[in-house]
Amino acid sequence: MEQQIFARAFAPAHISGIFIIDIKEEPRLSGSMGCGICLEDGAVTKVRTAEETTIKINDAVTEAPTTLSAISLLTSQPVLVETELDIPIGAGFGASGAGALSTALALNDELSLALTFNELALAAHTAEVTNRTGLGDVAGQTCGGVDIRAKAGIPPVGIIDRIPCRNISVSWVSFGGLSTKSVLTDDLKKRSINKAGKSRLKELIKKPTLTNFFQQSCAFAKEIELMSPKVKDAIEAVEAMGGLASQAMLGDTVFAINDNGALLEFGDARESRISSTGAHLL
Ligand SMILES: Nc1ncnc2c1ncn2[C@@H]1O[C@H](COP(=O)(O)OP(=O)(O)O)[C@@H](O)[C@H]1O
Ligand SMILES: CC(C)(COP(=O)(O)O)[C@@H](O)C(=O)O
Repeated sequence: MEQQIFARAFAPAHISGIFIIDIKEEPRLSGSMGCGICLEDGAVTKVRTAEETTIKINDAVTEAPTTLSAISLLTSQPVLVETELDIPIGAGFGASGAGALSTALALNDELSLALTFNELALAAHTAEVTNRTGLGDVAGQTCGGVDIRAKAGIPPVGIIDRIPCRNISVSWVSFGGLSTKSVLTDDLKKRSINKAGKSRLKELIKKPTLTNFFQQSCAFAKEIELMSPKVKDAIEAVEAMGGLASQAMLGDTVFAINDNGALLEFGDARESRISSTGAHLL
């Protein structure tokens, strides 16, 4: 067998359907409650020791402040980090969380840090919360599947459950990004997100099925009024074809199941299966 020369790790993309912002002074105690779907598409990261710390995303040297913060929390040794992303950045797929979490796992392996999975996830989560690039993505990405985050944070602080489901295909079209930072720092938006999020999450927990996940997520997306006309039209088109759809939080992106080709007329429609595993070493 050929010897692997780099430590490599995978973290799934995470699309949030509903979220409730819970920011406290300590990043460890902060995050979001809500629900989301992990995809087999996501981030694959290679880490190796180097003369100086460099992060490359899809072959381009990138600042990647979230990944950089996660590295600083774990080591002072310089490393070369190479992340391949097959999802867009800033469009509601938790790319920053996937990048940071896959880096933390690969770094632990490459440098023999001997940290546990939750300790590594906490470093990625802390980096996300501190940089305001996400709140609940890393928690969701630790477990895979369709997550329900009943308490914010990484276990044992956070509480995560899952809606059991098969690894069916999720289709999506992205029209662009939505800045997570600007939404998380807008107090008026925050109040409306949390009001809608609490009641929709409660309804989902009463009936935790994939169908209800989409129904409650779509009602949440309409209530918080961050939906562009294109996303609204695309959701209606999917529903007219018998499928289920909602807006990926936080992006100008629609995601769907059983869209029966409805998304094709809205642009570059792509597909990925639901990931039945969370982040792991490769
Ligand atoms: N490893 C990374 N991969 C992708 N984006 C990253 C990474 N580290 C930091 N970022 C930054 O995070 C921001 C995207 O975060 P956000 O708006 O929450 O979108 P996403 O849904 O993709 O996480 C971008 O400004 C990007 O530069
Ligand atoms: C919705 C969001 C706050 C941001 O998600 P993204 O834009 O994908 O980073 C997410 O982290 C969550 O807590 O559910």
